[in-house]
Amino acid sequence: MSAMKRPSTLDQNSSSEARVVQIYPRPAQDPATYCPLQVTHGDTVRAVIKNAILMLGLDSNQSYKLIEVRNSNTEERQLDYDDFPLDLVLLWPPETQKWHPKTDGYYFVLQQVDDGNDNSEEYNDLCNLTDVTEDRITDILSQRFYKLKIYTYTSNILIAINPNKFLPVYYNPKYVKMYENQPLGKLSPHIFAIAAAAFRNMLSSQTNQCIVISGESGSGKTESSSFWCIV
Ligand SMILES: Nc1ncnc2c1ncn2[C@@H]1O[C@H](COP(=O)(O)OP(=O)(O)OP(=O)(O)O)[C@@H](O)[C@H]1O
Repeated sequence: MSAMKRPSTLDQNSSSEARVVQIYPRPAQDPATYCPLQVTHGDTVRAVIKNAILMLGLDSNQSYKLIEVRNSNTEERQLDYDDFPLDLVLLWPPETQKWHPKTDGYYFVLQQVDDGNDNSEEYNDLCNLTDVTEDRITDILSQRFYKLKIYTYTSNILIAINPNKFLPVYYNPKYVKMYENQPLGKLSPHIFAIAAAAFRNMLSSQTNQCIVISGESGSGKTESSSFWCIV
């Protein structure tokens, strides 16, 4: 979806309508990193991206896209390069138009676009990593997370990252069917695959099965257990 294009008859440089927008880079070492940028009516997404790259000191050889976030992550949409960010800001609630840190739920994300070296598919099992370092593991997990791939294997262990929003496609009943009778690791990592494997082992070995689920408070243990009930 693209924002409404501004008719050329309007005053495109009206500084009275300027707003300061907060732009958060993604991925970022520190989630609190952002740059404030003044945008006027004439500023396109392309121009805003260019300025944000400069201000944030990012690699200008990479490609980026601008994403509008509304309501604290529940609504994200990628903007076209010819869109006018100010038009969107003026549609936000008045109290969020002037100064809108991430905590207020209305902001922009500068998302780095894959440069063709994306390893997120190859590394759906971290056992495939040749250089196992903490940095490499978090890098792969964050690459996958930003593509909404919240599940990753480490052999028969499933790492799940809490998306903090419902991802309907993941828990569609069709997925349950798809993972039935499939060996663990054949399809993309998924919580249903773990349940299906445990079920199969129970039938073949005629013994009780146990799935250990661990993580810090709020990481999604209860939610994950409820998804198993679907299976
Ligand atoms: N897979 C998921 N999809 C969507 N939302 C999720 C998912 N996992 C967790 N959440 C969100 O995170 C919140 C916290 O998750 P959950 O209650 O499962 O954590 P927990 O690990 O059981 O925490 P605690 O140990 O404190 O009981 C949930 O209420 C839900 O909003």
